[in-house]
Amino acid sequence: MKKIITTDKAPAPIGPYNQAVLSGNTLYTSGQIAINPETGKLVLDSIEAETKQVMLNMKEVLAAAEMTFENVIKTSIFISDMHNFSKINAVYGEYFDDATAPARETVEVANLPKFVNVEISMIAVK
Ligand SMILES: CC(=[NH2+])C(=O)[O-]
Repeated sequence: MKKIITTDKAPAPIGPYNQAVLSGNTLYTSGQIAINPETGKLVLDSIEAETKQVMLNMKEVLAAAEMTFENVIKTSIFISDMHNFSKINAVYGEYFDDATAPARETVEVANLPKFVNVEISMIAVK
């Protein structure tokens, strides 16, 4: 059984997908980009601000499934410029304890939706 997870505290999908899908105890989130759900506008002031908005959005998606970052076992980070790796890590790292941080990959890609600089998806388990 799959359960669709939605919340208006995170941006609405910008395509034919849901914010997250729960299958059993496992939550698969869609990639979040830095859309502020209150304004509907992209937060692109800096890579740090952009990454923070992505993580805030993800926090709300997890909360909609009654989870937190502590439930996350795997993340995928897609970035437009590997030169931003350290700055993204600095913000991302605020949300996880190093000792229990999820598995992860970080991949530079040619383009991302709405030409943002970072998109993150997660897998979490209850
Ligand atoms: C932003 C996003 N998750 C998508 O697939 O376009």
